Formats: sequence, structure tokens, C-alpha cells
Amino acid sequence: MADGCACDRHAHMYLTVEDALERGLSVADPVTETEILPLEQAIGRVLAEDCASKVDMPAFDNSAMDGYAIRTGDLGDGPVFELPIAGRVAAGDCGDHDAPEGSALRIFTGAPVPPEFDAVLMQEDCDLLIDRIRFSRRPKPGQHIRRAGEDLCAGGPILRRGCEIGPREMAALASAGYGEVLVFRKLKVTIFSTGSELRHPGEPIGPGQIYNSNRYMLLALLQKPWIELTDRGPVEDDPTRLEQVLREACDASDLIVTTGGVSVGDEDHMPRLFSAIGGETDVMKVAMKPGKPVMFGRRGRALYVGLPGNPVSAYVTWQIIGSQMMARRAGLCHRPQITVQAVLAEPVQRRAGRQEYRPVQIDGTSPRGLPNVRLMAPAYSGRVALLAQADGLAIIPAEIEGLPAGHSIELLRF
Ligand SMILES: Nc1nc2c(c(=O)[nH]1)N[C@H]1C(S)=C(S)[C@@H](COP(=O)(O)OP(=O)(O)OC[C@H]3O[C@@H](n4cnc5c(N)ncnc54)[C@H](O)[C@@H]3O)O[C@H]1N2
Ligand code: MOO
Repeated sequence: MADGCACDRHAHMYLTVEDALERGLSVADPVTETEILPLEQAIGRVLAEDCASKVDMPAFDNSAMDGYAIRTGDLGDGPVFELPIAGRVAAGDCGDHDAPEGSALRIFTGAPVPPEFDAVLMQEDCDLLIDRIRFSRRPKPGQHIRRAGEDLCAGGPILRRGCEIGPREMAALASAGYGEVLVFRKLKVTIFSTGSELRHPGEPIGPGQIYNSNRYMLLALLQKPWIELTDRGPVEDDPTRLEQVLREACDASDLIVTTGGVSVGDEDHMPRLFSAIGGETDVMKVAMKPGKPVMFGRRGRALYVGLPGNPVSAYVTWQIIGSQMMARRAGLCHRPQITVQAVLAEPVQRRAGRQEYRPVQIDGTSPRGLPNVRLMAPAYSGRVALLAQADGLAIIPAEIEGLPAGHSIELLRF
């Protein structure tokens, strides 16, 4: 039967996805070495310290609008108020002015509001009469003034160690006064794809040969500012050569990711070779579909993740288990994957035993506004092109044999 489904009768002997992930995270020790980088070089890196603001945010009382600063105590009973304009403060000025009591100060967004002024009027709410303003709505004290420290006082927390420094984190660090930051060193990751049948895309292909897609998928998945990647390319199914490359990779890397050669055939060498070079296997086989033969273990400080060769199996096992182990190893704090509720557009029938991650396409929304999903082919572990057309993976729990159309299902959206 396609997709190894016939072997589901052994599924109860394998670790559940949940247990495998828990074990994977428990053996993926975060790197401890750090470096200090100028902020602009820290983009996409992993923060290695809790960060507190070095300044009050905002740093000083400032105007939220372009308009006029006034002292509300200067205002009479109304209903119309008039004040002469006696000074001007713009963003970047220190706030000095010569506007005496009973006058208004021309002010612009971001300019310091001198302490004796307690409200700002938007210019749209004032009539400008050459050198005076007239307005009819009495401003409330504090109106349109952003007070020093109202967002955060100096010393207040802004970011936790273990976050990825993306655009929002860069902005927070910059506004908090960080010219440089402490980050974890890059994670050294080595990849190689095993298989004598593999050819580079673009090369002529002979009988029994296929294009190596896993290599390119991993190159894309591992393109991260916090990774220092070594790509050993494809390695043929020659145990001597595979052992040499695996040993060198384990000596030089924090994490080694391979594809293929983890199942039970005569040319599936990786589990045995990993033991032969002194590796300790933590997990071999997981009750998941696709990806049952996935394995991982440790050798010294190196973490090894052996993904199955079938391209969809490699992708799914990486997303569900491998990528989370890698993130933890790099110092990132653990973020469980977010699923959304979806509705089955058609019934599912399958063999129970393994938790399944089935590629689906979204086909409109249900009456409750949830995405309707159509399951793609039931046999798909080698169908990598199908993955590129999918919108996500529907998660079918291990014990489920069938579900009717209209039933809700968890969806991992791409
Ligand atoms: N007797 C059994 N046979 C298999 C079992 C089993 O339990 N008993 N499990 C099946 C399952 S499930 C999977 S998944 C595969 C995984 O096998 P391997 O990890 O050993 O992978 P390979 O045999 O090396 O390759 C499988 C398949 O994928 C193609 N492949 C490999 N590498 C690439 C690559 N870089 N790019 C594109 N395609 C690749 C390869 O040509 C094979 O077709 O084992 C089942 N067998
Ligand atoms: O079903 Mo395998 O698990 O083809 O990946």
C-alpha cells in the first residue's frame, strides 16, 4: 500500500507526536555563547538578555498634535476664547519660549510642551486671526499632551531573552536607547541529503534518478539570520562516505539535518551509522503520517535530526518536530505552533493509528466563517508538487478513522 499505511498496525509501538516533541525539546540544549552586536547588525538574531528601557518613553512631555499649547487657567468663561500667539516650539527644540501668561504657543507634533502649558489645541479646532487664535470648545487639562514616561518608565521591561529580533523588536530596542545588543551566537547547522538517485535540478536525468528537492527545501527553511549554514549537498548511499560526512558534520556543528536513509531498507544507513560514530538515539519512529521513520539523537554537543527521504514527509517532520528543536537549540523561547479551526468540506476515511498531517486546500468559508478545507490526495508523502499547491495541513488525531463532512478540524495554515 502506498505511503507505508500498511505499517500502521505497529503505530501503537511508536512515540506519539506530542511525546516525541517533548523529548526533542528536552534534548535540544540552547547554545550559551553570546556576542554583542551593533543594533543594525542584530536584525533577525536571537536576543540573549532581558531588555529594559534606558529612557522614559516618551522622554519628555510632548505635543501629540500640530496646533497651539495653552494654559487652561488663562481661559475665561467663554463661550468663545481668544489668545495672542506669543512663541513657537517645534520638534527638536529644547522648549524655551517667551509666551507670557495669557498667550498661546504655536506648537508641532513631537515638540516639547513647556511645563506651564497644560493643553494643546489642534489647529483645525482654532480660527487663526493673524496673530491670535479663537476657539469655542474649552480644552480639558492634559489634552493632546503625551506625558513623559506614560508608555514606559526607564527600567521598565521591553523584551525578553529568547525573542527573534524582527522589525517590531528592532523598533522597541532603538526607542529604548539600545545602540548595541547581546545576542546568542549563530547556530552552526549542517545539512545533507542522502540518496544515490539524486541529481541537481537542471542536470540531465537518467533511469532511476530524481531531482533532489529536499536540499532546496531545507536551504529555504534554514535561511535565517541566526543560522550559519553548511550545505554538504547530496551524498550517495555509500556507508563509508555517509559515515565520514556524518562524523565531520557532528564534529563541526550544533545541529545536523539529513534527509533519507532512516527507514528499514538495506540502503537506509543513517540510524546505524549514527550509532556507529557514537551517537545516542533519543527517538526513532513517531506515530505520525507522513514521517513515521523520523529520528533524532545527540553526539557530544551535536544534535542530529534524520528526516525521512519522501519530500512531504521531510517537510512535515521538520515543521512539526525538527524546526522546534532547532529553535530551542538556537536560544529562542518555545512558541507552540498555532492552529486554526476549519471545517471539512468532505468526509475523511482512513486507517487509525498515526496522527496525520494532510495537505488541504481552502475552499471558501463555512456559515460560521471558518475556512472550508478539501483534503488533497490520500497518498502524498512523495508528492512534493502537491505541497506547493496546498494552503495548509489538516491535523487528524491518531485515533480517528473517519469524520463526516462539516466536522471541525484543526488546520496548520501555511
Ligand atoms: N519496509 C518498509 N519500507 C518503508 C517503511 C517501512 O516502515 N517499512 N516506511 C516508509 C516510509 S513511511 C517512509 S517516509 C520512507 C522513508 O524512507 P527513508 O527515510 O529511508 O528515505 P529513502 O528511502 O532514502 O527515500 C524515500 C523516498 O524519497 C525519495 N527521496 C529521498 N531523498 C530525496 C531528496 N533529497 N529529494 C527528493 N526525493 C528524495 C527517494 O527517492 C524515495 O523515493 O520509507 C518507506 N519505506
Ligand atoms: O508515510 Mo511515510 O511516513 O511516507 O512519510
